[in-house]
Formats: sequence, structure tokens, C-alpha cells
Amino acid sequence: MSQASAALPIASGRETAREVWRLSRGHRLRLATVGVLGIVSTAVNVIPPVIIGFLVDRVRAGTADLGTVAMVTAAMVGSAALGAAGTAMTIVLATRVYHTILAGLREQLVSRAMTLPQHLVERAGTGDLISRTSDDVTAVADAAPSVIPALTVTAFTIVVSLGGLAALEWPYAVAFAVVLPVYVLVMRWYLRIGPRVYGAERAAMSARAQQILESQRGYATVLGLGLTEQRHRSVLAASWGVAVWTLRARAVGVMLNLRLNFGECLSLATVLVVGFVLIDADVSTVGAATAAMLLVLRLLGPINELVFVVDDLQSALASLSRMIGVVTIPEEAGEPSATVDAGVAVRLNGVAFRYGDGPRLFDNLTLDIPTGQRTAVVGASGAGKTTLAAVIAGIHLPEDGTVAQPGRTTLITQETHVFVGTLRDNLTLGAPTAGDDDVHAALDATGAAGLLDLLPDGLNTIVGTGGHPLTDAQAQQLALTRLLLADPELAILDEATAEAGSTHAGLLDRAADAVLHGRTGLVIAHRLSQAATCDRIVVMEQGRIIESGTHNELVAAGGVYGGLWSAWEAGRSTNNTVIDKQENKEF
Ligand SMILES: Nc1ncnc2c1ncn2[C@@H]1O[C@H](COP(=O)(O)OP(=O)(O)OP(=O)(O)O)[C@@H](O)[C@H]1O
Repeated sequence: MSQASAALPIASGRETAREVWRLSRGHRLRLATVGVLGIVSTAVNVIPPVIIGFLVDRVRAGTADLGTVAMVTAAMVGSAALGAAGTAMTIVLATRVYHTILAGLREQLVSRAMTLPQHLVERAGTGDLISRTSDDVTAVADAAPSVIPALTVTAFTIVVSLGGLAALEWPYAVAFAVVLPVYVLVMRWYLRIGPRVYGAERAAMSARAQQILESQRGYATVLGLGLTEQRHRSVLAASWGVAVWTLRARAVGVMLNLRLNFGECLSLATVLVVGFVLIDADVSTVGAATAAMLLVLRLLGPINELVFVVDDLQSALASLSRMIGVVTIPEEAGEPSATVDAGVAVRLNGVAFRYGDGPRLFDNLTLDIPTGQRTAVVGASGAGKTTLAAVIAGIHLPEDGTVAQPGRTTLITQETHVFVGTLRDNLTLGAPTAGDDDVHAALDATGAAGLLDLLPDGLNTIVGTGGHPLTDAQAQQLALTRLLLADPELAILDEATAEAGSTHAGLLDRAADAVLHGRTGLVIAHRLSQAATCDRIVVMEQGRIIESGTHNELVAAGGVYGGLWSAWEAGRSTNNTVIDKQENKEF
């Protein structure tokens, strides 16, 4: 598998073929039927030229009567009808089979995309992944129904027509066969240039998608820093890249047409000259020469189509190998594994981590999180708390060292996604077998049962984009209840109750309390009061753990945490509002 720069991998031709063969399992009988139908309908299409040649000779000999014309007409109409029906059936069946196979591939692509290590996606850029799951899927879907039947029909038309020419007089077949290398040269030229140009066109589309996505995601930052013009220029440059490569791709298409026209001219002229010589030498009849010319004319269409299908095929193959490149990304070594030590739920041993090519954020980080306990992580903004949570959850892979954690781990961040569907579906995502009684019990436990009274259809209310709107606090309650139902061994709450505002902070704190009850918890604490209720506190500074212990131990030690706690207590004795602000400022 080749990996160009930071982009996601692209499958080689062999890997693509192997994966397509694997995907075709269960559809091979129907694929064979497509092939047979294509062959039969093509063979039928060869009848009209031969029968016209027969008619020409009968007319020249003066032996054609009304019966001959009626017989020729009936044969032509019959073969045309049979050919058309066969071709239509081939295309319908082929379209069904290919779309079924493609649907399977698309499912695998989406499920692999959802489980890809985040560092891979970040390094490649989200645009690359989105382009592969949208543009590339469309390219393959658009090409498949035309490419495969055309390939089958064209290949067989060439074989049958060459046989037909040889049956008329072998020099006709030789005359055409000597021109075939011209088409081979045209195709070789095209295969050399085409993939590069089409690959570059697709890469330019990925780059454009990336620029647009970044501008949208960071819209607030762009506005805040006055970067609108700069972003506009970046999107413009990426769009221009697409325009340039699209133009080059179309130019390649035009040059291909010119070469094909030359091939047509050459093959018709060759067969015409051979026909003239054969008739002159009394070896062939005018009818046979007519049939030969008609057969060659019939062949030119499919041959051109083959070259044009190669065009689509190249484009589709480029997309297919990009899709399969994602599907076949192997599970990475270094992904978190289940811990074995009794009493330790999570063990980080000598962990090193950096974002992209940046400096090391963690270097030789070591940490044990005891089973069944609640550990808080505190530290100034940028200390590495969120990154630590993501490394433990397995979202980021360490560059060095090991992470051992329980198999069932759930991470909740401030950004809670509400999926389109019923509230019940959203709550039972991690526990598909949970019944309504379980759901109600979980809602009671997290104090979210009141939410049902606010929704028009209770658990059946459609939420998510376009559905009943939920406030941030409600979405967070939903996420906490979902976690309770999923019942993981390790729950990581990354500031999951931080942004709710003072009205809902207490409510969400109680929900978080219910969720963490009886399991190992890691709380990235925004508020010092939240950390103080945990069994153990870990203090981080610039990617290092500088203190760790119980609240009382750390206060008694009088270190960084002790200082912060004293400041917090001093603030509490003067003004509660100030305390909250002070806490948020500190962390
Ligand atoms: N995706 C990323 N790419 C590059 N650098 C990042 C990325 N995410 C975080 N960082 C950097 O890593 C460092 C640690 O960030 P992290 O978010 O883990 O800190 P934090 O303690 O959780 O901060 P906060 O409390 O503000 O959320 C910071 O310097 C941050 O700029």
C-alpha cells in the first residue's frame, strides 16, 4: 500500500483487485449471468452486416425477389429486437449487481472511517476522508453500470467480428487486425497520461474540500482574527487548482478523440483497399466486401467505446483504490489494550505524544488510575488534560510507550452529538438491548426524567438535525444518560458539565455523579470544587504530571494545588460569583 506524504493510503492495483474479488463473494453467479447475456446479445448484433452483404450479392446476381427482401428484413428486425432486449437485460442486471457490491464497499468504508485513529485523519486532513466517502463513491457509482457491460460487449464484439471477417475472406480479418495495434498504442498513451491527470484532479478536489471545511469550522476564529480575505484566497487557490486539473483532464479527452479518429480512418481505408483488390482478383464478391465494411464500421463504435470506457474506468479505478485504501487500513499496533493488574484500571507507561510534527507534548508520561476510583485531572489551559483523556480513550495513539485500559471505555466531551432519530435511539446507542424500563431508570438516575415532559412524543420524539431542538444542557444530560446505559468499565468526562452555566451546573454535576457511581472515572475538571470531590487528583503542567494525591494530601503539601485551593477558599469567603469566575480563570 503506497502512502503519499500525509494523505490517507491508496490501495495498489493488486490490493484493489483482491478486495474487489472478496467483495464479489455471494454475487458471482449473477455476475456470470451478466457475462453470458452480454455475449449472446453481442453475437446477435453481428447478423445484420452479414445479411446485408448476402442481399447485395443477390441483387447484383438478379436473384433477389420480394421473398429475399422480406427474409432479410425479418432477420434484421429479429436480431435488432433480440440484441436490444439482451443488452437492456444485461445493463439492468449489471447495474443491480454492481450497486449491491458498491453498497457493501461503502458500508465498510464508512465503518472504517468512523474507527480510524484520529491522528491518521488529522494528518491527512478531514477533507481527504470526506472526499473519499463522497466524490470517490459517486465516481465509482456513476462509472460501474456503464463500464462493466461495455467492457463485456466490446470485447466479445471484437472477437465475433474478427471471426466474421475471416469467414468472409481471411484478408479482411488480417487487414483489420494490422490496424488494431494503432488502437493499442492509443490506449497505452491514454493509460500513461490518464491516471496521473485524473488522480491529480481528485487530489485537487480533496484539497478544495479541506480548505472549505477548515474555513467553515473555524468561522468564528476567521472572523475574530480578520482572516476572511486570507481564507477567501486559500479557497480561491484550491478552486483554481481544481479548474486547472479539470481542464487538463478534458484536454486529454480531446487529444484522445483525435487519435481515435485517425484509427477509424486508417481501418476503414485498409479494409476498403483490401476489398477493392479482392474483388478485382475475383476472390471476393461485392456483397462480401460490403459485409466486411459494415462489420468494421460496427466494430469502430465498440472500440471507441472501449477507449472511452477506459477513460471512465481509469477515473473509477483511481477512486476505487482511494476507497479501498481506507477500508484496508490495518488496526494499528499501540492501540490501547486491556489491563491485567488487579486494582489498576488504566496504566500509562512511558507515554510520548505529539500532534503532527509539533513538539512533544508528553514525554515519558506514567500514570496509574485505580479501579473503581474517581480521578480528577486539573491544570491550566493547554496543560494537556484533553489530550491525556484522548490518549487514554484511544483516540490518539502514543508515539512511544503503552496505554493499558479496560475494553469498554466511554469518553464524553463538551461537544455532544445528537443523532437524527428518536430520543430512545439516541439513548440506547451504546446499549441496543436496553428496554424502556432501563431507559426510564437511567433517566431517573441522571435526573433527566423531566426532559420527557418537555418533549412532544416522549422517548419517541425525533431529535437531532431537523428534529426537536435540545439545549446544550439537555444534550449533555442525554450523553450522560447514554453513558449510564452503555455501562462502560471506564468513564471519562472531559469537562462534560463545564459549559452549562450556573443554572444547570448543579443538575449536570448530579448526573455526572450518578454516571460515575460504582465505576472507574476520569474527570477532566473545569471547576476546583468538582475536583475536590474526587478520590484522587492529578495536577498537570505543560504535559507533565507535577502533583498527584488526595485532595487533603495535596492541600497539606502546600504545592500548586494547595495554592489554588487557598485562593479558591479566600474567594469563597468574600463572593461566590467571584469564586466561579476565578476557578474558570485558573483552569
Ligand atoms: N489537534 C491539535 N493539533 C495540534 N495541537 C493541539 C491540538 N489539540 C491541542 N493541541 C495543543 O496541545 C496542547 C495541550 O492541549 P489540550 O487541549 O490537551 O490542553 P487542555 O489542558 O485540555 O486545555 P483546555 O483546558 O484549554 O482545554 C496545547 O498547546 C494545544 O494547543
